[in-house]
Amino acid sequence: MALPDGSMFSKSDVVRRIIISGPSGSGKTTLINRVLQYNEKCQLVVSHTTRSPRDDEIDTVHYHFVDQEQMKYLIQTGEMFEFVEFDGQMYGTSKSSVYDVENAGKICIFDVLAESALKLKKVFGGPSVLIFIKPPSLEVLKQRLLDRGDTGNIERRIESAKEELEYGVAICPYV
Ligand SMILES: Nc1ncnc2c1ncn2[C@@H]1O[C@H](COP(=O)(O)OP(=O)(O)OP(=O)(O)O)[C@@H](O)[C@H]1O
Repeated sequence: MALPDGSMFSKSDVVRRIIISGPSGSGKTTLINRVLQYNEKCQLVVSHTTRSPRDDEIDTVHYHFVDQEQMKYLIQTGEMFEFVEFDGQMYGTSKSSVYDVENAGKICIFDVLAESALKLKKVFGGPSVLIFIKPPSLEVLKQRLLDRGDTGNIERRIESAKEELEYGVAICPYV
């Protein structure tokens, strides 16, 4: 197909992946929920995690909740595109979670740490968009985690947030 400026545009130029990252409490899950609510072309790629489900979380909808053994097995059998350890738990993106979205003809939305965002972009190649959500400050971030009664270790999450900010600003330098 020809664009108005005469250049050619093919199906492979269409963005099929939007990779959203940011520290815990930055608001990325809220943002993603809004995107999913208003745009039926987008679908969340459901991650696997070894952490326990929270009260409002549903297995296979918010995460695939697995134990350490299952996670190790998926990693060893090459079923994961990427995985990381965060707050003492494992998180990862399985190939089948991505293919489920792609086979449904939807745009993949990823909710991952910045390190994983870059890994995914490299694994997939081709067009994808990286979005980094930068919180107003670490103090605000800490207050949000406290206000929502986060179950994880808050100090450890804030330490991770510092690294996450450095990483995120490096991969998305215009935030
Ligand atoms: N497959 C994955 N690969 C890398 N990071 C992931 C993956 N899945 C989830 N994460 C990230 O792990 C972090 C912890 O997620 P978790 O759901 O435990 O906490 P959260 O505080 O509710 O996260 P948030 O506030 O960002 O929604 C989040 O930053 C999330 O984006």
